[in-house]
Amino acid sequence: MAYHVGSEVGRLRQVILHRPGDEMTRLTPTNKDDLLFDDVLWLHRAQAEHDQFAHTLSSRGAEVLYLTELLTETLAVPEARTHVLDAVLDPRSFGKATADMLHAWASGLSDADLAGVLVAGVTKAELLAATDEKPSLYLRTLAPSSFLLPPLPNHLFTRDTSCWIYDGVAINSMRKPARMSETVNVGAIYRWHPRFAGEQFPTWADGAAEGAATLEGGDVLIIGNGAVLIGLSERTSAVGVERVAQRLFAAGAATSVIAVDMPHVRAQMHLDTVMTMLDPESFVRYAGFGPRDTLILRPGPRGGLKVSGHRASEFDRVLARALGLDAVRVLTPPQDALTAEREQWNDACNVLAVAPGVVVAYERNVATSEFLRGHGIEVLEVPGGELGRGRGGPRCMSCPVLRDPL
Ligand SMILES: NC(=[NH2+])NCCC[C@H](N)C(=O)O
Repeated sequence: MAYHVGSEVGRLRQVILHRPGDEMTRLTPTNKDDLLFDDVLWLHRAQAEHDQFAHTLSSRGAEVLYLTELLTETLAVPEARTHVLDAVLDPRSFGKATADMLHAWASGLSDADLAGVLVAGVTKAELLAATDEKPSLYLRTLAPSSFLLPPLPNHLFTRDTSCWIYDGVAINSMRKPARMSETVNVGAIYRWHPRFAGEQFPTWADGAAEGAATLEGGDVLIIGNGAVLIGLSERTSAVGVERVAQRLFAAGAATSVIAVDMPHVRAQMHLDTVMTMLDPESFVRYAGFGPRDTLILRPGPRGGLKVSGHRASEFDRVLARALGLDAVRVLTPPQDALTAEREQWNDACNVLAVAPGVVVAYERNVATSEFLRGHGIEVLEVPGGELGRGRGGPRCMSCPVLRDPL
């Protein structure tokens, strides 16, 4: 089966999700900010909410693939296991003595247990309880609850670490240290999991930390017609956009990349926190985001890039032209500024289309959903009281790998 995501709205057929697990029980008031969460969450309820989200997608015809299962099956491949352990147990982080000890312990774990550790992390106390070896000098200096491997609670947001763009995947270089190790897990899945290893597909980014070149999937909208819209945000850099554009153009996979200037603020960390697509010509957009300046990249001479700048006032025309339409429909709920800001914070604009005109949204964003329904959009509601504490909605929590063509 070939993987392909040619739009934001074609019927969703296959999607990678991550059901929250033990990594969430690592969040504390002290570490939550570094881990990019705004609160600690109640795991049991978060799982129930997530199960409802997954059920909503599968009831509409999407096959749900779980990251933990994919990772477990990937670790059964000896080469993958070695690669992942070498990447995360780098002696430069702990010194050789501790790295050797971690290595000896991790190598004895089952695939499922190792997958669990790679996502939930491990503390000094847990390591010492599981081995007879004497602690290294480094270990002796740490508090029992110090993380040797950090937890990765943001795996919940499978959208960001990798994203399919037309017939290839970008395995992303993440901007924030708290998310960088996610790329090791996800990169291994695409390289070694039997589901992907047998397939030929290009990679638009291959996960290596590449200095200034960062890209996160929440910034990438596959708007269709050979165009890709990418937020120049707190997370995605101009160099990251150039790199992905270069590769897309070289492969003939896209004909234009539109970079959108974004404010660098947490509430709008990715483009999909302020606008997402509803059908082939409609977007929902946050009132406080408004039209923005854009820079359009097109293939240039000798494999280079041509860049043209467009003022904010042309934003909607730029989108329409890229899509080959006379106009796009932008739905911005008429709300007072306070309601708009509160709903945006809780991901009102972060909807996930399961088919053209059918989107999944958090139930709490009553005003936005009412407004979308009034414009003929079918809104499938899911609870998000706990899930939303990580600042991500249905689109952030999904990595589509296959959508039907429009
Ligand atoms: N596509 C998105 N908007 N993802 C939201 C990611 C939220 C996550 N806590 C982070 O800060 O990275």
